[in-house]
Amino acid sequence: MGWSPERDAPAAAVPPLSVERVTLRYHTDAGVVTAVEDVSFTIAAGERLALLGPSGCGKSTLLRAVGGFLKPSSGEIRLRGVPVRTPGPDRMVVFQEFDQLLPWRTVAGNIAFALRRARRLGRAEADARAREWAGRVGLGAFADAYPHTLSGGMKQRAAIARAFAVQPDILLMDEPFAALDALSRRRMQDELLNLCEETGATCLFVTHAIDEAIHVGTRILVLTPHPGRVGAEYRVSDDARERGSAAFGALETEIQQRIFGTLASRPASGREGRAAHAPDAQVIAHVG
Ligand SMILES: Nc1ncnc2c1ncn2[C@@H]1O[C@H](COP(=O)(O)OP(=O)(O)OP(=O)(O)O)[C@@H](O)[C@H]1O
Repeated sequence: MGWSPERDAPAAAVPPLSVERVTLRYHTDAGVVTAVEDVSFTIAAGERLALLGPSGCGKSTLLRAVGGFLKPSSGEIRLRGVPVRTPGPDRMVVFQEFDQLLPWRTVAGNIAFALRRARRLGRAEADARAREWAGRVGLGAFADAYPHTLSGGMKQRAAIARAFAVQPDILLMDEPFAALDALSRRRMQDELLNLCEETGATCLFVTHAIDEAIHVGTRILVLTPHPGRVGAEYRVSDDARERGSAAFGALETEIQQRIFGTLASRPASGREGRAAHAPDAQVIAHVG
């Protein structure tokens, strides 16, 4: 038998996620809507790819397709080399909406339920791990609370704990903090970053906020306006991840310019007048 690159490649060389020339269309009564066109990217183990772009460019559609909720019109999405056909516990999704927990189960009950189904754990072990994860996201005292008694931020914490607890191949996050107030949002971004760094999780993170993409992502893929195509890709250095740093501001400006085509004035940040092109933005590709 001859050597086959796919069969004989070491497992580590197969990326957790590859999106290959994917086009996604909706068929509606009014006609066909092309949401995403000919998009390709891969995510390596431990990477956090932020999908960034204006409203309607197809970020959520792409995330839903990776989740297995939507079939590509053309192209292929592979998880560890295997084509995605259906949703599965190897991809845990955190949505923007606050109603994603099972309302009839407590915080620990929600996490334990996912663990029992996805990891086939017994009741006692699932419950112990669920309580541990509730504690890790600051909900230790609320492990026995029902979702309707929690704030929006607490519900998102519980959903994040549930997703991490299952240890999926990839975490899919669709603007999980978009409905939070600015302070909670910032705190949750920091907490998510810490969890990702502690666990080495691989993430695909959808956002329309440039600062969030830079703070949370290790790479950023900027999609063009409708239909979404890859417009540019950036690698985020550790320096740039630090809010308020020169590298952060430079990358933010670079991406703003890329998206809006002009420098936005930022009187509140005190960063106006910064160089138009960021020397340390580590641009991987400018397309189009
Ligand atoms: N169920 C659907 N049926 C028909 N068209 C849809 C459907 N969902 C999304 N679309 C269309 O697909 C395109 C991409 O939508 P999508 O929600 O993926 O964009 P997005 O970048 O996530 O936007 P936002 O940042 O506002 O959430 C839009 O033109 C939208 O109108």
